[in-house]
Amino acid sequence: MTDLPRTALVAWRMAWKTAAGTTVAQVVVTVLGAGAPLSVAWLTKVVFDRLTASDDAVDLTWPIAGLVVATIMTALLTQLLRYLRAEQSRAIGLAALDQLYATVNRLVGLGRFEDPEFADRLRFARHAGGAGPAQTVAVSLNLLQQVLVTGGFAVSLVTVSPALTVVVLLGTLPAVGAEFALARRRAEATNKVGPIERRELFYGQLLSDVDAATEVRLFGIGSFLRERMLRERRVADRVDRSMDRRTLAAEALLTMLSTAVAGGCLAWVVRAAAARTVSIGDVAMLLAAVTAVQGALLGMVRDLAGARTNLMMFGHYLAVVEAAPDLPVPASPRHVGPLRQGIELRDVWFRYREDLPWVLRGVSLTIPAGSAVALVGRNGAGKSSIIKLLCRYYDPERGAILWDGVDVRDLDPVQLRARIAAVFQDFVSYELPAAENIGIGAIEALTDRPRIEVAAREASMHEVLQAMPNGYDTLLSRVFFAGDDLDDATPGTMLSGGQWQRLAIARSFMRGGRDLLILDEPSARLDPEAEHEIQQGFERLRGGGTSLLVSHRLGTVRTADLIVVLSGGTVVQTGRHEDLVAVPGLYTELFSQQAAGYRD
Ligand SMILES: Nc1ncnc2c1ncn2[C@@H]1O[C@H](COP(=O)(O)OP(=O)(O)OP(=O)(O)O)[C@@H](O)[C@H]1O
Repeated sequence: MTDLPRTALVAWRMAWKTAAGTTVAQVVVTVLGAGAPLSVAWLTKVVFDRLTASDDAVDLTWPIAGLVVATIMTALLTQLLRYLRAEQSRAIGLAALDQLYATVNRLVGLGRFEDPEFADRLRFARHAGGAGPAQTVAVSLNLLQQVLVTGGFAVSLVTVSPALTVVVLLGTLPAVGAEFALARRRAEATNKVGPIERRELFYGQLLSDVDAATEVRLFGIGSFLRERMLRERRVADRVDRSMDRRTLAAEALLTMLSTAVAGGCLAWVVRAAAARTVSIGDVAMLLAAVTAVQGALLGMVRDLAGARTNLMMFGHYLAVVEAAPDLPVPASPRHVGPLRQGIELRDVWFRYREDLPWVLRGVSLTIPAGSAVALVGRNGAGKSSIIKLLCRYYDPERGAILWDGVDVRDLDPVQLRARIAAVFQDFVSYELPAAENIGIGAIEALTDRPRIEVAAREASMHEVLQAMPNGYDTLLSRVFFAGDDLDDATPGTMLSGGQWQRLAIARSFMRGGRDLLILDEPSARLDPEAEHEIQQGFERLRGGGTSLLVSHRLGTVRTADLIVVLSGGTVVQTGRHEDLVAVPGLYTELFSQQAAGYRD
């Protein structure tokens, strides 16, 4: 991210749009806050000058009262500014989080989720999206305050000694260069540490994840994973330590320089006071001014340097929310009508990335409307990849996928997916109540309990769910408590692997009446009885419609209207079961091996 001024402008615009009130309030408090230390310094000078100007009793009521008010104001304004900043940060944080995940939700495909650079950006963006604009406003206003304080004190200093004013201002110049150099290195270090910390997080999560706990313990790999996690931490710490040392050395040098300048000024003013060329009040003013100007100038440089880092982080947020669509979606997509003729893969070539091997090599096949088609083949043959292309999670590199003759790239993916019901091989077990776990299959029916119960019955899950402590409202989780209320610590309940799969199937039953039913290994974890029951459920769900089944259990594909055999990303055989077993080939080979397994 190099365009920092534009990033800063966007950050300000976002702050203004989301929290105009608190932004204005911060400007007012900042300006008032700049006046407070100036008032304290001037009033102190007045007190000293009056005390030394006359031997008679002097009336210091007003200067002292002024000092008290200015001191109280300084403290109050600091607290108020802190509150306003936090308030603004909360408002922007919420809006940024909303925008960030709205953008992530708009991603049509899966490619970005598999991109490590995107994962890193997303991690930075989650933090920087909210913090960036709030910090930019804070830094800008800090700068304004420091300019006002520096300007005010510089004018005061000039009244004592113009030469000293120049010395004090020039004395801070080395700090400017040093802080900027440090900021650039800090940003580089943060970018370097990002992927390392993501790996550390991954090992940490594995070590504490309930699903991984069984294997981690059985294989005794806890120490191995912990060591890997610590190795990543050590690398990240090395980068951080080197940065901290640089900062320490630079800061130490700069502190010595500013102390030398302040000491020189003090020596000069004390001698001048002894020679009566300046007043005692001037001594007090100069001491306050030197400290304030140095502090403000150094603060300004640090703020600017910090702002650079913040803006670079905020740049990650902008890169995510302003990124071009991951897959092209036409501005006026064609309407996705009910499937009438069928779906055709026409000479489809596909690979997940350009540097990876082809996964599909010129696949051509037709899924006629109303037919039950099965995809079979060895592991890695490309079956699930075809399914992902049909749902348009990726686009083929060559060739096309046609829905009733229309390229799916010309359709709205949301409309296309609304026409599909699916049970995926790697289905999700949502840590939600059982009813919601099923209901989200058709989000508009999330609270339609009768429909959810019908779906559960079809998936042979009704009795299981009814018998749970809270019936369909039982939370299915091992990591969350059942109650929303913090005092209710009722633990959630868990299901078996096959029961989770049946729940995923029930979810697909919520999508009855869709044009295409996709089943990718839907019964891998089911017992034979459940598989038999659910098979009939699938037939009802299909209701004479179109289906595509992927299964290694060749018994379940025997009744398919068309079996497509894939090998190494190409179609090697097609036909009905009876035709395919009648000839030698991969299907007969796989079928015989499986049948032998049952016979022996
Ligand atoms: N997200 C991905 N990124 C990169 N390569 C992938 C990805 N998913 C799958 N592959 C590769 O694509 C090839 C085909 O995988 P696919 O999942 O389509 O096979 P499959 O026939 O469904 O296998 P299985 O029977 O094991 O489910 C495999 O070689 C796999 O390594």
